Amino acid sequence: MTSKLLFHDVHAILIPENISKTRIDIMRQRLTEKGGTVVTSTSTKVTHIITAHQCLHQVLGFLKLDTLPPDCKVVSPDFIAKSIQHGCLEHSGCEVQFIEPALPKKTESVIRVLDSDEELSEAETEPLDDYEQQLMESMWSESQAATTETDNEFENPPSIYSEATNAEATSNSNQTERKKIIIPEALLRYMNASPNSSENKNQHITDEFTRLVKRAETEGNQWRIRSYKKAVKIISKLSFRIMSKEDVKGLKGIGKNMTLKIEEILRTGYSLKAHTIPEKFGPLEKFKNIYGVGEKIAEKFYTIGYRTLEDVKSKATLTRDQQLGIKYYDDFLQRIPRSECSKIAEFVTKMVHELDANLICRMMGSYLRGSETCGDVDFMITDPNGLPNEGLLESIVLKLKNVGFILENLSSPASEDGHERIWRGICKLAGVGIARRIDILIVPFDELGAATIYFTGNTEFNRCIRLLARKMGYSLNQHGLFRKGPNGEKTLVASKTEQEIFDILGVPWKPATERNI
Ligand SMILES: Nc1ccn([C@H]2C[C@H](O)[C@@H](COP(=O)(O)OP(=O)(O)OP(=O)(O)O)O2)c(=O)n1
Ligand SMILES: [Mn+2]
Repeated sequence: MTSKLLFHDVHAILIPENISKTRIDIMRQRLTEKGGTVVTSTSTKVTHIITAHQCLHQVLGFLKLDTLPPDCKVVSPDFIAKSIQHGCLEHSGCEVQFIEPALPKKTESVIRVLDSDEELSEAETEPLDDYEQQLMESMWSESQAATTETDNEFENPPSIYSEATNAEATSNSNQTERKKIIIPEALLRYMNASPNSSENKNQHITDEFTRLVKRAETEGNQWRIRSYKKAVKIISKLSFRIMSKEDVKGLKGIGKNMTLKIEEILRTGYSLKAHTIPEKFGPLEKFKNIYGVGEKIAEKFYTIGYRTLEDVKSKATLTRDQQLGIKYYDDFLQRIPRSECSKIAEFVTKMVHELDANLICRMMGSYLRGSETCGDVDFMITDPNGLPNEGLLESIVLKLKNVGFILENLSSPASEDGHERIWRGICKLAGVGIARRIDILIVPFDELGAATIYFTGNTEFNRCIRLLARKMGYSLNQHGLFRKGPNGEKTLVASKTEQEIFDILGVPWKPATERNI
């Protein structure tokens, strides 16, 4: 009697998308030589589906099914190697945790581009600029290419992209303009987040790419920054460990240059470029850590010839904010422990309630999102009885100054209608030796929902949701969600609650702690 081969009971469908042909060939060979059967149709018995996808839609789309075959396990390409290694069918750690459930209900003809990490220009009411347009088009063509470039025995596997396009082409055949609503990839992750889907099997590569992002940031090269960031996202989500450049062949978002870098990292363990940081990196970082000094001014200081903080302090003409930035330089470098933020919140709330007990006070920003440490304090106040009275912010600041909590004013942005709504400054809690940055925001009760979305963040979440709004013909800011008319006029659609804004955009509401995307 001969014993059964390892894969004797395995009837597997190999989904070749996002897996190199070489790897597929090897997998097929290993599977069959150890008794397994590769099946190409779901009409016969299927025990395993082997796929690099982490999205149920894509798997079902490929199989042309509505639901998975019964008693069938969906596993990552690692399954074969790990089973061979362990001498038994190794399901644990290989079963795919899907990261994508249903399409948002309220949006019509939505086409999802999974690798869109497009960033929104700050002027969200502007039409797409050339760069954004180009990016959109390249993403569109990449996703199209990715669906047609399948060098395998399966004929024309459908995907969510081609399906959506076809559906529109047939239902709307005399309309040449396709309606494309692209949900930014990071927002998709928020919409579909599954808690255990985030193990990065290629940390050694993404670490180097993250260094390359930093390096590109010092060069100010937006294209590179975005390409490397995109590569980090794609690679960190792969369900297999990259062993050779063949493994990333045909992977959308990983072009020739990225492949070369991956190859170098695989060969040498690191990317030389990532470790040759330009000389100006150090001084620029130092300058940008001064409150009130951004990328441009830091660059200007460097060009003038400044190299140290001392140079800036003694030679540069500084604004008042920058002078305070120098004065509190070391303090501002230190993040605020959550426990201190809680004490600040309690203290400021008490002071505000001494002025008007009806006011609603809330900590926003990273604190609300649950961070253990925060860069600053974002404190929001709203009056449930309507518009806050004009002098409110001033009285609050004055009171906080008089008790010695507020140390300095910084310049604050003027609000469009002349009512000051954001106050920026520096504070220090009694008993704590470190000065902290604080923003106090007064928000009209009618705008509470929009303001809450904005000041909750994170910044990436805001970028994505504003971009989505824009693609759907709206514009979203801290005052509300507006419908854009043909002549650029804006009509308020929703602002009172987060829920109504999320509903219109077809994005599920989730608590702040899930918005760290
Ligand atoms: N360019 C910006 C700056 C801020 N915000 C929003 C999202 C942020 O979450 C919130 C608060 O801004 P902070 O700069 O205080 O950022 P966080 O509170 O998120 O992080 P930190 O801990 O660094 O303060 O305002 C934004 O949408 N776009
Ligand atoms: Mn903050």
